[in-house]
Amino acid sequence: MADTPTLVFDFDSTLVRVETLEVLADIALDGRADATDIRGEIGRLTDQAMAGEIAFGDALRRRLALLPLNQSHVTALADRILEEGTPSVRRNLRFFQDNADRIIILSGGFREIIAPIAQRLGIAADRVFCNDLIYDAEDQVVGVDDSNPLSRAGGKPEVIRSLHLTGPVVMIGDGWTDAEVKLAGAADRFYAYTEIVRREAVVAAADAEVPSMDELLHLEGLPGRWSYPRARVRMLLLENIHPAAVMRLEEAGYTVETRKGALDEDDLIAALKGVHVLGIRSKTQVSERVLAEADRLMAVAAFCIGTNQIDLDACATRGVAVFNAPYSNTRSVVELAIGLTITLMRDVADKSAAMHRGQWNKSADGSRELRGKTLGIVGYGAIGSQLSVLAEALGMRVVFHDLSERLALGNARRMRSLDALLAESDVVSLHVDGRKENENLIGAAQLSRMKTGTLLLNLSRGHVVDIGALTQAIGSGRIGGAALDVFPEEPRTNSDPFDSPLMGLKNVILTPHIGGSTEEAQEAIAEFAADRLLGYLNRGDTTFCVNLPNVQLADVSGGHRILHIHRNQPGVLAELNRELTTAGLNILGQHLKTDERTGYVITDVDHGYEPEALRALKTVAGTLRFRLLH
Ligand SMILES: NC(=O)c1ccc[n+]([C@@H]2O[C@H](COP(=O)([O-])OP(=O)(O)OC[C@H]3O[C@@H](n4cnc5c(N)ncnc54)[C@H](O)[C@@H]3O)[C@@H](O)[C@H]2O)c1
Ligand SMILES: O=C(O)CC[C@@H](O)C(=O)O
Repeated sequence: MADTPTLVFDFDSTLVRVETLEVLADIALDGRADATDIRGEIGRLTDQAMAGEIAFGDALRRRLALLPLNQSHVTALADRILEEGTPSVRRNLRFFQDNADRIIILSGGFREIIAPIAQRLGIAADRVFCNDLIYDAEDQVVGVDDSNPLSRAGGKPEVIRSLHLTGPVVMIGDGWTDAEVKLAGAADRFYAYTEIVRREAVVAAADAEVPSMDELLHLEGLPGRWSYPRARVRMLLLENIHPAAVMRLEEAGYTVETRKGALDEDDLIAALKGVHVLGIRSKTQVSERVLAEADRLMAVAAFCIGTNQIDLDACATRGVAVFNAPYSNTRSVVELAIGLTITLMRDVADKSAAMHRGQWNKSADGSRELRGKTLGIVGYGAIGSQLSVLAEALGMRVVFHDLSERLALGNARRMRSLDALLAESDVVSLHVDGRKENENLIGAAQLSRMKTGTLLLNLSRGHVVDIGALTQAIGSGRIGGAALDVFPEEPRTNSDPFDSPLMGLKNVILTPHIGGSTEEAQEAIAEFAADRLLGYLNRGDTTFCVNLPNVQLADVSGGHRILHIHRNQPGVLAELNRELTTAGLNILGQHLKTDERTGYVITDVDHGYEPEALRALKTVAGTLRFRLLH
C-alpha cells in the first residue's frame, strides 16, 4: 500500500543498547596498558560523530585506526549481541516480526554484528544496509569497504534515495546521521530515539522524541506490545511513600512523580491534572471535589490500611479503583501498642523525661505489671485480633468488642457491648476502622464508664476519641494515662506544627502517627500496593480493590481484553454483548462481577477486529469507564 510507511531503524543505541565500536574497543583492548586512553578517544569520536560535530566516515576510520581489532573480537560481540537488545525493542519483537516487510535497518555499524539482531527481528538480509569490515590475511580489521556509501558522510540519505521507496519514509535513530536523513529530504518524518542515549542536537532536529518503541508505535498508530505506552501513564505519589514502590512502578514502564508531604484540596486538584494514578497515605483527603476535577484519574492507592481519607463512593461512581495494603503494617502497630501499654503501666515516659531534666525518681508507686490485667480491645479486626494473641502471651486477660461477628482467639472473651468492655478493662486499646460513625466513639460518657485509673490507647483514627473529654478525664484522674498515635487534626508535613490540649499532661504519650511506620512495614506496603496497581493497570485485576467488585485475572495472552466498569443496572451485559457482536468480535472469555453499586465486565477477544468499532461500547447505558488492554 502506497500510504504504508517504511520504518527505517538505526542500529547502535536504537535497536541495541550499545555502541558497537565502543564494545569492540573494550574487547580488543582488554588487558592493554593504554586501554583507558584509547577507549576515551574512541568514546569522544563516537559522541562527536553522533552529535554531528565531525563527519561520520571520518570518525569511523579514525576509530578503527585506533583499534587492534581482529575477526575473533568481532565474532565475540556478534555471539552476545542478542543479549544487548534495547528493552522496548525486545518487548515489541512481535511488531518487528509481523511488519518485517516494511522495516529497514540502516546503520554505519558492521554486518556481522547487525545480522543476528536482524534475524531475531525477522528482517531479511536484503533490508539491512550497513558497513562491511575488511580483514587482512591475518584476520586483522584494516578498514571498511570504501565503496559503500555508509562509510562516508551523507551515506544514509544516499542509500534511502537509491531504494526508491514508495509511501512515507520514517527514520528512527539516536544520532546525527539519522537526523540527516530527514534534513536531506530522504525521510518524511524523523524520530529521535532516546531510550538509550539522548542527544540534544538530534532531539532538536527531530519531528518528535520517542523514549521507547511503545511511544513510536503509538505516535505512528501501529499495534505494539502495549495498548498504550506505559510511560504516558502518569503516577503521583505523595506523603513520602517508600522508594520500593517507585522502583517497581518505574521498572514496569510507568512515569512516577513523588512528593514528600500531603497536599491540601486546591493543591491536590492542581497536581492531579493529567495524572492517571494517585498514591497517598493517611493524610491526603481525596474528596468528591478533587475527583470531579481529576481529568485522567483511574486508580488511587492508599499505601496504608485506612481508606477513610478517600471518598470511596465518589471514586466508584467515576469508575476509579481504590486499593490499599490491608495487612502490611499490622504487626508494626501491634508491637507499638504492646510497647506503649508497658510504657504507660510503668510511667516510663514521665520518668524518662524527669531524668532528662536531672531528676532521679526511683519509686514503684503506680507502676504495675501487665500480667493478670485485663486488656479491652475495641475493634477485633486484623490489628485487634493480633494484639489479642500477643497480649495473652504476655499474661494479660483479653476481652474484645466488635460490631461484626469475629472469631475469639485463644482465651479472649467477646463482650456484647462496648460499655461492658469499658467497665471491665484495665487497659482499653482502640482498633476500629475509620468510618464516619466512629467519630467520638470514646467521649465523656464512655470515659465515665471506665474504672478509675484505666489506661487508654488509640492507634486507630484521630476522630474516634473526643480529645476534650479525654483531657478532662485525665485531669480528673479517671483515666490513669493515655497513648495516642492519631489525632483529629494532623500536620500535613513534618515541617508543619502540631498542637493538642493533651500536650504536657501526666502519663500521656503522644506519637506522630507512626504505628505503621517501620522500615519493614513501609517496604512491604510499597510492594503490596504497587503490585495491586500493576495488576489493575496491566491486567484489569481488582483483587483487594476496596470499592469495585474484586476479580482476579491472569495476564492477557493472545487476544485483547476489554474492561468495562458500569453502574449496576439491568441490561448492561446484554447491551454490551450486542455491541461486541456488531463490532464482529470473537469472544474468548468473559467475567462479570457486581456489587450493589457497580458492575465490572472483563471480555477477552480475538484481536482481528476494527478498533473504531469499540467506540460504541462507551455509549452502552450505565458505562462508567472503558479500557482496552493487550
Ligand atoms: N496508627 C497507625 O499508624 C495505624 C496503622 C495501621 C492501621 N491503623 C488503623 O487501625 C485501625 C484498625 O485497622 P485493622 O487493619 O485492624 O482494620 P480492620 O478493618 O481489620 O478491623 C477493624 C475492626 O473494627 C470493627 N469496628 C468498626 N467500628 C467498630 C465499632 N464502632 N465498634 C466495634 N468494632 C468496630 C470492624 O468490624 C473491624 O472488625 C484502622 O482505623 C486503621 O486505619 C493505624
Ligand atoms: O502511614 C500512614 O500514613 C498511615 C498508617 C496507618 O494509619 C494506616 O492506615 O495504615
